[in-house]
Amino acid sequence: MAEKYTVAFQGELGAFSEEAILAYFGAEQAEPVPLPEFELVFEALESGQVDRAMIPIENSLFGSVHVNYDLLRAHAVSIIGELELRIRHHLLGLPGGRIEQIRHVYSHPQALGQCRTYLRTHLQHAEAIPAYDTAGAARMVAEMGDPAAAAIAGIRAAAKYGLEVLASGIESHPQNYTRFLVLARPEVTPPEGPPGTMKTSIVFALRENVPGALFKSLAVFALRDLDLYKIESRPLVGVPGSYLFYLDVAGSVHEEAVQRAMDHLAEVAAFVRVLGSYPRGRRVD
Ligand SMILES: O=C(O)C(=O)C[C@]1(C(=O)O)C=C[C@@H](O)C=C1
Repeated sequence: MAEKYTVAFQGELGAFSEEAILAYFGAEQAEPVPLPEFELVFEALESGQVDRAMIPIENSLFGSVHVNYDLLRAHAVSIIGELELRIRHHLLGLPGGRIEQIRHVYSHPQALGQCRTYLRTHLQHAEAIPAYDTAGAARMVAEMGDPAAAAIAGIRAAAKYGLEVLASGIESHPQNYTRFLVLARPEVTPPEGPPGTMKTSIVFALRENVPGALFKSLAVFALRDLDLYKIESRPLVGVPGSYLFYLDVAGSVHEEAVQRAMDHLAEVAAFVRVLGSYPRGRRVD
């Protein structure tokens, strides 16, 4: 049998991030390694303790996981793949419990955010309490043994911790997908797909006091007909009012148009780093 990759993720077994690992690598090829914090996930990868990491980066209802943008910039890792996973949330309680009894709902802040319409309309009488991951919230509810406590988590967590589904599909819109990034150490060569199937993620900062600097930075891509998929800005720590811009652009750094755009960007920006060039991810329903 081929050797398995050890793949770190933030959370506990039964979390959506574990599901993303199994969907991307296949159960035979990956050994998920749960860790309590994102920082520890990046450190485990950098130090060689694990082979790969899987991190959520954005959700189609609740938006970006900002902390992971900051950690991508702070650590020597690169993006080698991505995956969009359909997220279905369920309200989980003790077997035999009823929704009217629930007074406390525990879950990951992203999951609480993705279900806020349901919480507002069906659980006005309950308090939403952030937990560090969905599966951990389910385990806690099972351990507490309190019929007034519920968790929001996936179906795998329900099965794992013996909880009952009190309401299913409670996300605010059924088109609920979380995009995950697959990370490796920088020396790992990502798979290279045919032209038209690749994507490159970069981070850059603008030169100060240059009028039109952001426009000029983005023009390097438009001039070469390169599509931009996403732009995200984060504070540049230590320089209030300045930003780091994270960009996802069509194409691979091995394609000439992208190479030329990157050279051009290096001329107009204060700093540029390629975070990874990788095949565009598939959607898993
Ligand atoms: O708590 C989990 O199950 C996770 O894997 C984390 C996480 C996230 O951070 O976005 C992953 C997918 C869902 O969007 C909800 C939570």
